[in-house]
Amino acid sequence: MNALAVVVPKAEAEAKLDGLEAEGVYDDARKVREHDAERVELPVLAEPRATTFDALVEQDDPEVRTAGLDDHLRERGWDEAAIAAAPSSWAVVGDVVLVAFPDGYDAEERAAVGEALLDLHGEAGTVLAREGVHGEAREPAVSVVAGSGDTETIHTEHGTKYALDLAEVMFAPGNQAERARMGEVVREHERVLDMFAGVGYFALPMARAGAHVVAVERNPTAFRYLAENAQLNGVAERVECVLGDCRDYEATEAFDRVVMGYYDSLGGYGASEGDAAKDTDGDEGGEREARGDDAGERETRGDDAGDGGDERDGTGPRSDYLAAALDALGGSGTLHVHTTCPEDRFPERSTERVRAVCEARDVTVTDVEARVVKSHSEGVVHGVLDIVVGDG
Ligand SMILES: C[S@@+](CC[C@H](N)C(=O)[O-])C[C@H]1O[C@@H](n2cnc3c(N)ncnc32)[C@H](O)[C@@H]1O
Repeated sequence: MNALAVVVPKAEAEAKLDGLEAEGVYDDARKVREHDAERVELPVLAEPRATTFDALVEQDDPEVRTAGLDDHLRERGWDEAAIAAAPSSWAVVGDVVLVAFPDGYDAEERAAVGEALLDLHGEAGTVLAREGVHGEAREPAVSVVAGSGDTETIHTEHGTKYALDLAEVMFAPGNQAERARMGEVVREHERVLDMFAGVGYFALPMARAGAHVVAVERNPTAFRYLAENAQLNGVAERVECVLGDCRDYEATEAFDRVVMGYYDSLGGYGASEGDAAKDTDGDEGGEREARGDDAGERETRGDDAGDGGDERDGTGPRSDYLAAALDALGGSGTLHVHTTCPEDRFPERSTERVRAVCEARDVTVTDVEARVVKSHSEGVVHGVLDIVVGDG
């Protein structure tokens, strides 16, 4: 007989698996799978002698388990403790693997994990260690740990192609669903202003859906990729790329929708340099304080600091992005405002801020919908507010 499995209660599966491994009969080349609502099938090489089970079954269509990073590290002679301490998640962007290493990981360990990741993802050519994102230009700090070292790639997601250099511009893998959503919420022929366009994260799916997008980006490197990506996706005639500060952009016609894909646009939870490794997705730098109240936030915009305004009454330094967005809508339309916020205060705190600015400018908020994009760091979420103002 082959493809044997023992049926055990789900609640005991972990302990049973340890027992089977200790007996040397656990078959790790096959997947554990559900037997019924309460029980799972643990694959075995032979009938266990010491570990008890509900039933011994022969699987007709066993599922082969594909090797994981742990298998590749085991093959390299790593012990179980070292394997357990290895990174448990990473992102594949085009043919580059991005991975964050735990503190204290030395160069040799990084290189070994990097090589193992290249074995795991045969299509990848370079493994980069991510060390956060810095400054307003959102420049990533990365270092090559394995492979050719080529950091320029083309990443395809929901049919949208993003050419970019991961050593030069950021890409947040965790924002994938939100990038796709922007392509779904927009209607054909809508006029969209993307105030923080980057390489076209949101502008491209929206233009592919038929919208006309003005995409403003002030980092020249990101801007170069933005323009290239508009061509690459065949939407150059629907994307007007503008190099510069979005607050200086003067709309000649009102927009239907404005995207604000930058945390600091709402006085977020510290999209600033430093502490970057704490950010679970590495896209916006780390927060200064994982929790606590507003006092934990610090001014991060040197150019706007110290004008004496209060960000919550609509006159302060961080309200000007929102003010520019509201002006671009000309009194009615939809805003998509990204922000970071302690999870127990989201969306109330972020919504309050937007309402205060709208109120100060006599703009009517018709509807607010909030969603969490991802976890930003411990206790802090990256959220997005869809705000309808005026008659939409
Ligand atoms: C964090 S990235 C956007 C990330 C995106 N949300 C994603 O899905 O990955 C923000 C971009 O805004 C740009 N930026 C920051 N301040 C800006 C400003 N005042 N005007 C125009 N672009 C700006 C940065 O250079 C950067 O490319």
